[in-house]
Amino acid sequence: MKTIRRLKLREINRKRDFDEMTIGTPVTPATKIRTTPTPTPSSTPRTREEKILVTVRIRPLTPRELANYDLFAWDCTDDNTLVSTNLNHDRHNSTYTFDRVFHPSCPNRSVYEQGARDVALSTIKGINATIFAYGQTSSGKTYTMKGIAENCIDDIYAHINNATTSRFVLKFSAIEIYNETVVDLLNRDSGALRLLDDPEKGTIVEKLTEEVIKNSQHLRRLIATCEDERQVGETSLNDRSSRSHQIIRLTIESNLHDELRCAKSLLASLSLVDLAGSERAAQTNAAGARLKEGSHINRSLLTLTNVIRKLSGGKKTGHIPYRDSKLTRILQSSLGGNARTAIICTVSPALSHVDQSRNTLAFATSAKEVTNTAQVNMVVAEKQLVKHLQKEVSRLKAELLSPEPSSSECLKSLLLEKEQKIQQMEREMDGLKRERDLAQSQLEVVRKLQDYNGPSHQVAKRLSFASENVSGSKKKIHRRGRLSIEPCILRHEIRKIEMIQRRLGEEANRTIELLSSHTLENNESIVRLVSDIKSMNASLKNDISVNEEDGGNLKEEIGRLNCEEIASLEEKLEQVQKSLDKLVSGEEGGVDSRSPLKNRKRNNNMPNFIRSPCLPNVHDIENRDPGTHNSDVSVDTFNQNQATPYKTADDENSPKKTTPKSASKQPQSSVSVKKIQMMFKTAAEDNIQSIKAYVTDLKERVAKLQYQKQLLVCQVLELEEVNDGKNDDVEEQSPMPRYLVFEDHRKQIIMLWHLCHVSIIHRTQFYVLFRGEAADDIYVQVELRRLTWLEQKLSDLGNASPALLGDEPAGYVTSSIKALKQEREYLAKRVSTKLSAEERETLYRRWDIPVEGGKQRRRLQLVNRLWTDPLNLAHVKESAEIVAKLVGFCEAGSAEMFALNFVNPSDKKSWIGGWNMISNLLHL
Ligand SMILES: Nc1ncnc2c1ncn2[C@@H]1O[C@H](COP(=O)(O)OP(=O)(O)OP(=O)(O)O)[C@@H](O)[C@H]1O
Repeated sequence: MKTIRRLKLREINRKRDFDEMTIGTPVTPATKIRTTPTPTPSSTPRTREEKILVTVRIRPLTPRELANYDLFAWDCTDDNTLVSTNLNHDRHNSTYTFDRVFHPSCPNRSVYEQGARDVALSTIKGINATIFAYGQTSSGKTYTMKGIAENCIDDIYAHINNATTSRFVLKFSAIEIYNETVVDLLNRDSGALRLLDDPEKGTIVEKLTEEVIKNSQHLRRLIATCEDERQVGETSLNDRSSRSHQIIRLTIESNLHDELRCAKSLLASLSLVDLAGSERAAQTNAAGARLKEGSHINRSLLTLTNVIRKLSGGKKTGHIPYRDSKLTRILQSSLGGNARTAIICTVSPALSHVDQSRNTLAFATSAKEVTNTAQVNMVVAEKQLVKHLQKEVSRLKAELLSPEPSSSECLKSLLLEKEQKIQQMEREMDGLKRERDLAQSQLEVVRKLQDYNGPSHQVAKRLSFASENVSGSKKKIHRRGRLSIEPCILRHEIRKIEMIQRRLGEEANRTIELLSSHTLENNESIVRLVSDIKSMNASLKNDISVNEEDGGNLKEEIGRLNCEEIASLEEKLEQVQKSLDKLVSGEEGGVDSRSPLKNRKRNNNMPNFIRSPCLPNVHDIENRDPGTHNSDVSVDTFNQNQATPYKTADDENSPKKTTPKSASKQPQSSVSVKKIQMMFKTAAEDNIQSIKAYVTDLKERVAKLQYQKQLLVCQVLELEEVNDGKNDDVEEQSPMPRYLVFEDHRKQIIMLWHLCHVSIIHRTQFYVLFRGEAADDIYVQVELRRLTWLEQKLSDLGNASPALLGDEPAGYVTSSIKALKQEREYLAKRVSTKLSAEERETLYRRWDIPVEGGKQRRRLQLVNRLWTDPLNLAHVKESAEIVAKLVGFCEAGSAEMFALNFVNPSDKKSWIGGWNMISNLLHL
């Protein structure tokens, strides 16, 4: 029982070992395929030792043996044990154990399954396999091997048909060793084949035919052919006795594709060996050829036995007589080498053959001690390998010379990604910087407010800026935490503006009266006017004291500012200004009928008398570069400048007053008269200029006041909204980065400018000046609120859009559009002087201004297109650049020119005329 258990364990272990065996260094079988064994780079070759599987099959008694009343000499006591039933042979070992013992009734299928299948199917896994039958003549070797081959074919093809990942190639070859001659059974005409020793492949048969098998039927036919071709002879023991050793070799190549896309194969061969049977001449009665055959058979079998015996003794390094026979040479790898081997020893049950059977069992006993070292044979086809290596070399060479496009693309995309990350971080940093600046500017503004209101004003000032939120596809703008100032500050502002308005109104009215009362027909009257204006200003109270007492609510307070008189004053001053212009330029009949100077007597000599070639017109003053424009031509300036009564003779030395060459040719008396005339003319000019500058300044102060009033209204309205809780929801909006807020507000402002027909000079100035700095926020806020309010007001009137204008549009829009038209005409005139011919042509081309129509028309066309597309930011930018160039703006202007209401309006800040046009729209 112990023996049986040991055999079973051995069988289990053998199976497990080969299931685990996957990789190894192959020894290529002897085939004509040129392959190169390649050790796999990723793993070490693994070799497992395994004993040869040895089974014994007892055939039934043949009819001949039965006829001779032969007896059974053996009994299969179990699957592994064979016991001799002949008690007369006690001196011999009567019990034999093998891996398996098949009793006489055991069919071929069982013999295959238990004695050969596992080994045979190793071939599919790349392991060489050999199955052979050994036994005396007529013991059933051929019968058994036929059964093995049949079943192998079925199993191998069943496996191939089920395989999905590999492609199999089967090749077939067959030899017989007859009288120590190797013959090709597929091509017997090739004669005796030589055996060659290949250092890698071992012993190979030269010029052996190898046929690729198409299918199982093909294989069966080939086997059948070989059977037919094999040397068979009749002996006394076997009618069809095999007189040769037959070796059928099935080479199975399974192609795989590894990760290098280099074709690799598992290559192994299955050798099915049907040996000729040992025989005793006495028994076979062989003579002649049969005797000779028997002699060769016995000799080769003897060598096989010797090899097995030696191998079974554990010797592998000593001399193993493989070369003593062709059979052992060819089977060398199967005997103690790189193969799995199964030997089925066939035994006749007849008592008459018991000695032969004992020899067979002795052989089997030795064989089961032989250890093989099977490996998985993985080969890479030489051509494919060379091709693959050549490709690799070329690729590496190319990579060395220049990076592959794919690598460069990869590098580029990485760089781009990094660049984008850097840009994003920069944007975030920018945002943070802006937030910081914003906080600083808020602090600064609050500080200014505190300074302005004085320490006694215990008021909390809160200043925050607009933000917006994008909700869904529709952009909804929320202004949150706008410039909210405490009511007491607003009240203070309103009352101060009220005082300034009163004082300014008085000054303007009295100035207009004075201008109306003076004829200005000579220099004397002009000087008198100047003097009167000066006295009038001196008599006016400059001290603006604000009543800080609590009054009514803010709406009532602001209502007091709604004074029609101040609005009409601005218009009156405009007329005065124009009249003065015409007086200076000497235009005939240019006095407006509504002008306060309409009662002035016309003096025909006046134009020639006071004409000045360098007199600036109103636009020159209004649109002068804010950095260089001296806008402080105010009451104070006027007061400081003495009116020029008469020029003295010393003035003749002034380099500015050069005498024309033609004058020297005049008689002396004439010269003196002309000189005196010139003196008067110059004096009159200066005085008129002073008056004009004063009126201009008055007008601007009125406009500024109007603007400040409007801002106050906005703030009061906003404060009311906050108090009413209308903005509560807005406060909950999450803040956006400030620079984004700025961009969005600027877009809104640009659109509102367009809708409200705001001066394009103002637009330009604002656009150029405020570029999103932290300090700009407050100005942007104010501008946005002012324009929003204005647009709302115009919308309410139904006149916000020119498309809605009827024949008699409301005055607001009409005057705005008219002012805008005048502004464009003014700018068109400057195109030829402020832009070079080249610049003009470039612009005409870019702005699609047709050549037809003449220069003047082209200039107007160009200007008419400026600031017309508020949604196109590139257009806006370019428009601003062109207008800035035309009017001579520079970025050095001060934001204070857009003075806010918490700056004392009486301060003499820079002020540009662009606001005048806006102020025309702000009639409260
Ligand atoms: N297990 C078996 N069951 C039935 N019949 C068998 C069995 N084994 C062998 N035979 C029969 O025994 C006879 C001899 O068998 P076989 O020719 O296979 O012997 P052999 O060992 O090949 O002989 P040789 O060495 O002379 O070629 C055949 O008629 C065969 O049909």
